[in-house]
Amino acid sequence: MTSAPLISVPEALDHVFSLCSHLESEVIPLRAGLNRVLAKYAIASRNQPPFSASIMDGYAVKDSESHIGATFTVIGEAAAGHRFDATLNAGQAVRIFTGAPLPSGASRVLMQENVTRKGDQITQTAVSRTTNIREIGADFKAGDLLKAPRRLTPRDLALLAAMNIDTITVTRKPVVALIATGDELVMPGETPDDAQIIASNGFGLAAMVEAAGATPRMLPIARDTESALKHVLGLASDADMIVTIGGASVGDHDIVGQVATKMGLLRAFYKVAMRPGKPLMAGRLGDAMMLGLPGNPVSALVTAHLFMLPALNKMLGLGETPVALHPARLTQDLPANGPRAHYMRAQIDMGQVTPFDSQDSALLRILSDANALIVRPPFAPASSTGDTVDVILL
Ligand SMILES: Nc1nc2c(c(=O)[nH]1)N[C@H]1C(S)=C(S)[C@@H](COP(=O)(O)OP(=O)(O)OC[C@H]3O[C@@H](n4cnc5c(N)ncnc54)[C@H](O)[C@@H]3O)O[C@H]1N2
Ligand code: MOO
Repeated sequence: MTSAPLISVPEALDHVFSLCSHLESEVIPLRAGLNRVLAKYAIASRNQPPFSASIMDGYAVKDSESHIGATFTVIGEAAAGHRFDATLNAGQAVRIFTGAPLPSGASRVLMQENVTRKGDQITQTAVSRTTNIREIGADFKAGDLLKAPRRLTPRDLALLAAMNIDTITVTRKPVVALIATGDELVMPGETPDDAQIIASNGFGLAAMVEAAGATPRMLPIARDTESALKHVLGLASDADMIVTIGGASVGDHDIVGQVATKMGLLRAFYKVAMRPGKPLMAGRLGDAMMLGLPGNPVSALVTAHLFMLPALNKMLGLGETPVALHPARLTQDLPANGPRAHYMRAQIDMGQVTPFDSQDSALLRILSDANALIVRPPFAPASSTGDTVDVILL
């Protein structure tokens, strides 16, 4: 039997990028913006703060009159939300609170700890280094932008709210159909027979899709027959991406490739020089991009991390960016690598990375305990304790 040539991980990723494109945008309420990708810049319609404001509780005075021993007459009060409307004259002070607009004529705020007060008279006891005033527009000015594309964080949402923006334009969420395949699978909570296992991969993948800002659609498990698989693939017609799990290898029951091809799959590649994840497939099926992930749990989740997530990012408008690599120091020696890139499950702590002893691609417990993958390029020479290697953070 001839085996298909394996393509490299970067080549496979290039193919994946060419199979998908940036989706349309939609307008949503700001409140729904967490983790969405801004598609159009947002523009501030006001200055923040909108007036020069006190940054301390104390007394507003003229800066030129500030010195130890200076005395002032308190003529009124300014609090957050309540402006003191008159103008401050020589020798006068206005009681002021944090966030209140600075009265006109004032140019310094004395902290209340730096004065003594008797009736309406205050005497300054210390001079602070700064004027304790936040200038108008110090945070942002009318016309300032939050640029797109950008995945919105809780901090961004607070900034947009301060800009008085209540709706935002974001890329719509890609819809990802997830199809587990195999006669051996039952859903969590069901009662497996003595040859069955629980379909776990879809749960990890659905969570990854959601965390990426897309919408997972878990379709029914497809049994290992052409008609069952055709039926379930047919249910995915509205998806932007179809992700099958399992049935990707060379066994008699591995029918995903054949069935999808009969349904019109334009295959871009099959089999990648990587470990885990060799029997990975990608192409276009109808209007959707299709990724055929290997069934072994670690293989499915690692290939999704390396290929599905960057593809979703591209659909969301974030460009063609491979998963980020970070440097870390090995806590043990590693042997030379073979011809396939190896993504080793590992634990990283304070920049020190330790691979797990077992790298079996079926072991979910180890994947769950891992927080990093050590990336060993094809034919990497042996590495020693203390060497720097690339890692992917999980
Ligand atoms: N003769 C060869 N055999 C295999 C090769 C090969 O090159 N030649 N490759 C091996 C590699 S590497 C992998 S990875 C697996 C991938 O096989 P499939 O994609 O066809 O996956 P299945 O055979 O359907 O399943 C493999 C394994 O994973 C379990 N599985 C499947 N789906 C799920 C799911 N949704 N949740 C949990 N577990 C799942 C399945 O029961 C099997 O145990 O092929 C090797 N074989
Ligand atoms: O490539 Mo398979 O993913 O080793 O188990």
